[in-house]
Amino acid sequence: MKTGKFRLLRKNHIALAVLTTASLVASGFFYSRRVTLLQSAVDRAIHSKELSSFLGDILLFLVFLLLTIIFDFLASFMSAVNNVGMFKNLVRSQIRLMLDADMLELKKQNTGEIITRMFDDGWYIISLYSSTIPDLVATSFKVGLLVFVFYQLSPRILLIALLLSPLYSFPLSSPRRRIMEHQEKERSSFEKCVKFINETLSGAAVIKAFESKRFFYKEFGKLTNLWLNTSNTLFNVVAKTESLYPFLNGLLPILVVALSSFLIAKKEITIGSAISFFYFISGFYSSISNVYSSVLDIMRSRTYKERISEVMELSAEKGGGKELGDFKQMSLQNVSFGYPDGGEILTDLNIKIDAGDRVAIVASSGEGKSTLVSLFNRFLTPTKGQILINDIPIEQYSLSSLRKKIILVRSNDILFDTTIKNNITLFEDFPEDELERILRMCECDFVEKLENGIHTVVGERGTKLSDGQRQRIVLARALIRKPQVLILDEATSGVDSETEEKIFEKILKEINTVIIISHRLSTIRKAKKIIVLNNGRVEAEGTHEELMEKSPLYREIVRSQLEV
Ligand SMILES: Nc1ncnc2c1ncn2[C@@H]1O[C@H](COP(=O)(O)OP(=O)(O)OP(=O)(O)O)[C@@H](O)[C@H]1O
Repeated sequence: MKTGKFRLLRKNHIALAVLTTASLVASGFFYSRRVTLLQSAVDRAIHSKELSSFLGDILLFLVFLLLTIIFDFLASFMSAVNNVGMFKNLVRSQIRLMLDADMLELKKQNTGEIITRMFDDGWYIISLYSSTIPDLVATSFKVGLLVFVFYQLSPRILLIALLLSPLYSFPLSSPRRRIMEHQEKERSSFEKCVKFINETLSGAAVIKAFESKRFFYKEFGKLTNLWLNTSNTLFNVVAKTESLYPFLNGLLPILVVALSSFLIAKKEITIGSAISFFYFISGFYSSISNVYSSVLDIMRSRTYKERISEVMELSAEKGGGKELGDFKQMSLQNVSFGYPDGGEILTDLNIKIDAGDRVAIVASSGEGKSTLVSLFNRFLTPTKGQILINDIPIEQYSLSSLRKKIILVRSNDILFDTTIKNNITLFEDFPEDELERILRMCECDFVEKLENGIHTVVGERGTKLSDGQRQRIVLARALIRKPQVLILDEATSGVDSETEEKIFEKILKEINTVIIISHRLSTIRKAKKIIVLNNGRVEAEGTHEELMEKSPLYREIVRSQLEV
C-alpha cells in the first residue's frame, strides 16, 4: 500500500485556480477590446480630423487598460494565496505520510533530500496548478481572441503576423530545452549540498572528535564547486536566451510595420488597423511565447513529479481492525526475518511470552536482538512464520492499540527540542501528579534542579542533558502510558548501575510483562526467562543458573560481554 496518493488539489484550491483563470481571461478580453478600440479611435480621428472625437475613446481605452491591470492583479493575488495554501497542504501531507510510513522505508529517507524536494520540486508542482495552467488556459484564450480581432482588422496582416510567429518562438525553443536540462543538474547538485550540510551538522561531534574538519571542508568544497559550476552554466544559458528577446522584440514589429505601410499605401488596410497592429503585436507574440513556455513547463513537470513522488510514495504500515485488550500471551511460530537488502537475521524462531513474564534476550552484538523486539510492536514484520498475540495474528490488531499496550524503549530514542514535560507527554494530557510520580519512578530528581524544572527546553535531540538523564526521560515517556508489555532495548545503558537497580525495582512492581535487552548481568539476572540467540536461532532458554549450567554460549557471553 502506498501512502503517496494524497490530494494536492482540494476543492478550494481548484476554485481559486478557476477564479485565477477567469481573471486572466477577463484581462485578455479587455486587452483585445483595446485593440479594436485603438483602431476605430485612430480611424475616426483621421476621418473627422477632430481631436475631441479621440478623447472619449482615450477615456474608454484607459478604462479597459485599468480593467486589464485590475484583473491581472486579482489573478496574481489569487495565485499567490493558492500557492501558500497548496504548499501548506503539501508539507502537512508529507509529514503525515512520513509518520504513517513503514519503518524500513522511513529509515531509507534522507532528511536533506526530503527538504529540498519538498521545498523546490514541491513549489514547482504547486505553481503549475496555481499559475502555469491558469496562465496557459487564459493566454490560449487571449491568443484566440487576438487572432479573431486581428482577422477583423486585416486577414493579410494577421497572416503575416502568424507567418512571422515561428521566428519568435523557434529560436527560443532549443535554449529553453537546454535551460530545463541545466536546471535539473543545478537542482540535483544543490540537493547534494543540503544533504551534506544536514549530515555535517548532525555529525559535528564526530567530525571534531576525529579532527576530520579539514576533510569535510574539502569534501564540501567539491560539492559547492559542482553546485556553483552547474549554477553558472544555467545562468549563462538563461542570459543568452534572454538576450534573444530584445532582438526579436525589436525586429518583428518593425517587419510588421514595414508590411503594414505597404498595405496602407495600397489602401488595403486603414492607418488605425496598422497602428493597432503595431501597438499590440509584441503582446500577441509574448502571448504565443507564454503558451509555448507553459506547455514546456507542463512537460517538464513530469520530472519534478517523479522526484517528489520518490519521497511522497512511501509504503504505509498497515494495521488490522481488532483492538488489543488485556495482553495474555505472545507466541512466535517459526518466525524468520531478513532486511530487504540483506540475508536472514532471524531464523525459525519459536518463542512464547506470557503475561507476567520477565524475559531477557541475550546474544552477541549484531545477532538480531533489536531486530527481534522490533517485531513485537510491528516496527518490522516477519518475512516467514507468524506472531500471535492472545492467539490472534499480530497483523489483525490496530497499530494504535498494539503500540499502546506494547511499548518499545530504545537506548537511542530521541528527545525533541521542547520542554521535558512535552517530551514525556508528547503533547497529550496527563495529570500533573502522575507526571511527578513517574519522574520519581524514573529517578529523575535532576529535573527539579534544572533552571525551569519540568519546563526546561532540552535542545535538539536532548543535547542539554546527559545520556543517562535523556534515557530516564525517554523511559518516563513510556511509563506514563502504563504499558502492559514494556520492552527495554538497552534503554538504561547510560544510567549508572545503582540508579538502574532502583528504577528496575519500581518498574517490575508496576509493569506486568517486561522484556529486556541489556549488557548488564545484574539486569539480565532479574529475568525469570533468558533467551539466548545464536546465528539467528534460539540456542538456549532458562534462568541464569540453568543457562550457566547448560549453555556454553551463555557462559561465554557472561564471561566476555556482560558487565558484572
Ligand atoms: N535497517 C537495516 N537494514 C539492513 N540491515 C540492518 C538494519 N538494521 C539492522 N541491520 C542488520 O541486522 C543485524 C542485526 O542487527 P540488530 O541491531 O538487531 O542486532 P543487535 O543484536 O541488537 O546488535 P547490538 O547488540 O550490537 O545492538 C546486523 O547485522 C545489522 O547490520
